[in-house]
Amino acid sequence: MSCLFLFHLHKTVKITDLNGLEQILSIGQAELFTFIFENQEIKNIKTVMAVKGKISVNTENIFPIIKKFLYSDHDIFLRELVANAEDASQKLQKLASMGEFNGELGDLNVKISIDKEAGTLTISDRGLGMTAEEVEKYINQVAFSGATEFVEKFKDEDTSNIIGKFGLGFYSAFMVSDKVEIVTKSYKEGSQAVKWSCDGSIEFEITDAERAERGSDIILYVNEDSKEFLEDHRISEILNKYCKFMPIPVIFGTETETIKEGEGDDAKEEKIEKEKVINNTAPLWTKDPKELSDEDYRNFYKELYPYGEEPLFWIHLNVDYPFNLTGILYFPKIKNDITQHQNKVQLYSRQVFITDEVKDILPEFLGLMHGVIDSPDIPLNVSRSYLQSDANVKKISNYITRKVADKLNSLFNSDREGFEAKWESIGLFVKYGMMSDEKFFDKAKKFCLYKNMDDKLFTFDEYKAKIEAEQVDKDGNHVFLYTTNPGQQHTYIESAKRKGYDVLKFDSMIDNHFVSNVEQKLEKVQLKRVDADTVEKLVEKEISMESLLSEDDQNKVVEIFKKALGNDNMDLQVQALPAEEMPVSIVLPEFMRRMKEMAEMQGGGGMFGMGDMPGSKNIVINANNPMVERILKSEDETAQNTLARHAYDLAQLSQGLLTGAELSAFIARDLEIMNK
Ligand SMILES: Nc1ncnc2c1ncn2[C@@H]1O[C@H](COP(=O)(O)OP(=O)(O)OP(=O)(O)O)[C@@H](O)[C@H]1O
Repeated sequence: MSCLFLFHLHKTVKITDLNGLEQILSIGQAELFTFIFENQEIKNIKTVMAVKGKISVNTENIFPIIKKFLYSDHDIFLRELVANAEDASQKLQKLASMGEFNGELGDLNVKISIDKEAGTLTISDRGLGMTAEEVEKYINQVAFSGATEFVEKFKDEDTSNIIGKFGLGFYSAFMVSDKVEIVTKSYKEGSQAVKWSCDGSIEFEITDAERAERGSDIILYVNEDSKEFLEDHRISEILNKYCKFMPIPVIFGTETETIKEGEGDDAKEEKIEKEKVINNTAPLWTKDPKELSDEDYRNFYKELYPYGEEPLFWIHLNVDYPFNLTGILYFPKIKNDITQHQNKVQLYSRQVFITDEVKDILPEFLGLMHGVIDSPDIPLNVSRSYLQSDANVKKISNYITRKVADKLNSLFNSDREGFEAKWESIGLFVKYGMMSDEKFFDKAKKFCLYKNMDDKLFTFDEYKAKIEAEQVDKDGNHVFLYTTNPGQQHTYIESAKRKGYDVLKFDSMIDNHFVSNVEQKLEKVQLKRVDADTVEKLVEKEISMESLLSEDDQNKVVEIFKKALGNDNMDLQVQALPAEEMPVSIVLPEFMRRMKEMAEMQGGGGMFGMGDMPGSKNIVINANNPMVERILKSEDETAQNTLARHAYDLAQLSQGLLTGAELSAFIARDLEIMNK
């Protein structure tokens, strides 16, 4: 202000002080002043053909820093410039709708053109345009200070994290250009077209220019390192990534259209070249769900993922309070390899693509969904850690989680059969969600399904009721028995079934984690793999089975087995089990097995080779099996040893533990027994 005051006194303005000049021009007092530029007096600023100046006197040169971004997401410069052109077009539309612009709107569009010879890439629009004063204000001041702020804030950060998320604005053009020109003419009546030009130093030039129609051309003189941006395919690729759903048509290149004329023999086909619009200006998420059919949603999915399989279902999101968000989330057919499904949700801000890395915005399990989220309320200009704790982002993420749970719940309630048919894909997602989000857990508990060996699906409550009669232990716990591998655990499953127990299938890759997670959250429910104990102990009851062997005989049996197996330190137990159960079984106690699996998952076998730890594998001899009695009573020591060894190997076999030399010996022994 003091500076301007000085100018007023002397009635002289030096054209290095653009703020002062701007204020004088805006109050329409230019005639009262003498303007000095490079020590020469300029009579009337309004008739000056060329104004030269400095973008800002006090700012260090930001251009080298902008250029440094070249090595990260440099293609965003085009998004920024096309988005500006779209903005300028939409603003004019708005003015027209408010009656503040009465001229001919015509077809608003944004055109991208390449001139290889001149080495230029041009973005043209038919929007608002700018007067000289506006160029001065918006380009030299607003945009420049925005860019300076951006550079200041992020110059020491890893730019690959941020630049794709939000733009540096107009000045990102300098990432790929030696020189940038703006030729623009305002929509305001009687406006003079102007040309702004800047060669990447902090000096710019504004001159009068020729331009018949309102709007702006942004002309980039593409630099030596960025020649790729003069290639059609590269520009197509970038437009397709960032501008595919922008609201005003974006034209790039041409396409051939075949026009049919006449009927029958007179039919003629004519091929014409026409401008190619690369975007869908009214993507599905911007429309009213009431007006859309399933077919529309499926087609849009194809537009997003041309090679994807049909989605299972979708959710149309639409909120305007307390934050603004629209979008469509699709539920894909999820295969076991969930990594294939990550990073498929695209984030837009007012139809401008921002990123497909949404992991800071959506809870991880929702990242398995596909589709689009569009929200201007997601703050894009902040660092990742801040984003996660941002209140709006939290609200958005809670809202989406709730919507997804509600949708699943309504599908479950309205079409249980259809829901069950999709369960294989949905299940993985639901379990993932239940494990990672408490609120989702509470909702999903009602529709999470458990599949048993007969391939029937039950909710948690239904299943509890189903097993009520047989599978409640002496402490009142409902014991859910499960198998992780029906083929391998077949013997154990059969034992459980003989006992009248039901067995669940937990054979997807997520089930391992799900089992312990769900158990912690459910009261009075225990989950046990079928081979976690002998069938008599899987569900512990008050009354246990009676043993046919006296205590003395039991000790003798143990000694016989130790000898036959050549291992004195073996931990052998004798238990009374039904006669038809195996003579020997190997069980893997639930807790120890889970520990081992966890250790393996975290890499290697953990601190102690858990496989060999005492208690990780129990060998149980069935006191009531006739073969055990035969072994005990056998008078021929060799035959006794052979039988005991064989009974043990059968146990190993049913647990999938019989391999190598032991397996060969078992086969040889078996043949010998059969040949006797
Ligand atoms: N094609 C254009 N037509 C009319 N005005 C434009 C055009 N391009 C830029 N401008 C003006 O220049 C200003 C600065 O542009 P810039 O891209 O740097 O920032 P922004 O678009 O306001 O914000 P940001 O890009 O950071 O979201 C715009 O706000 C607009 O007023």
